[in-house]
Amino acid sequence: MSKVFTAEEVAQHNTRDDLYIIYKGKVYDCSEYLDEHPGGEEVIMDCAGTDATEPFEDIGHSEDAHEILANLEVGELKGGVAVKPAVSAAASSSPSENTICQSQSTRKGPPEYILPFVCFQINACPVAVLYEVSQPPVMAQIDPSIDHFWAPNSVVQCRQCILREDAQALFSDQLFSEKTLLSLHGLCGRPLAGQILD
Ligand code: HEM
Repeated sequence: MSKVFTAEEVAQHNTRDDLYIIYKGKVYDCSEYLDEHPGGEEVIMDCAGTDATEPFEDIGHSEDAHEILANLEVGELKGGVAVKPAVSAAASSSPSENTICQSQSTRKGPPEYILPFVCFQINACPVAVLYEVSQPPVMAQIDPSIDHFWAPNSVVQCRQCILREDAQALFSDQLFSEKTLLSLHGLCGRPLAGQILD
């Protein structure tokens, strides 16, 4: 079974000789690869101990690059993300550091918008993942002061954060092709700024 790391553990591997990165919920030891990287070591150093999913994807790395990466795998990230309870009412009554807080949206409205959601916090970044049956998911940054959310979309997640593994399955490439402002609201009525991310 592959080794499971917390984000905090990964973050400790942040030196040139001991350098881990996270890519899509898995953990990779890049220390030996730095010298060989065609893009130079600096760019990987910049991601040391962190989630490099976005920078890695942004480059449009080749199949070969993905294969090299696969060979560097040392384990996976606990829960797919670093989890802490978010600043939600549901979360505040509960859990310990590493608990994902699951809750049922209390919003009254069309049934298709009443969704189970998961809130958690990654690198001090509150995240809500909302599931909806038929709509494509989106990613959005959320206002940490809002307790509950509803959205006309399936997934709301901060762009800095990697996806929960179960949320990942809901995503497809086209969703990231343009930046579009979303209009989301907290249950309290406050607006929730969000963007579809590319
Ligand atoms: C261990 C992780 C990584 C591996 C195995 C890897 C592998 C590669 C490979 C094989 C190439 C040659 C082009 C290609 O085949 O796509 C490449 C190019 C490149 N990589 Fe990475 N890469 C890694 C991480 C990163 C990260 C985190 C960045 C951050 C920005 C990055 C930035 C670049 C850039 C800018 C180039 C282009 C170099 C050029 O065309 O001059 N790489 N990488």
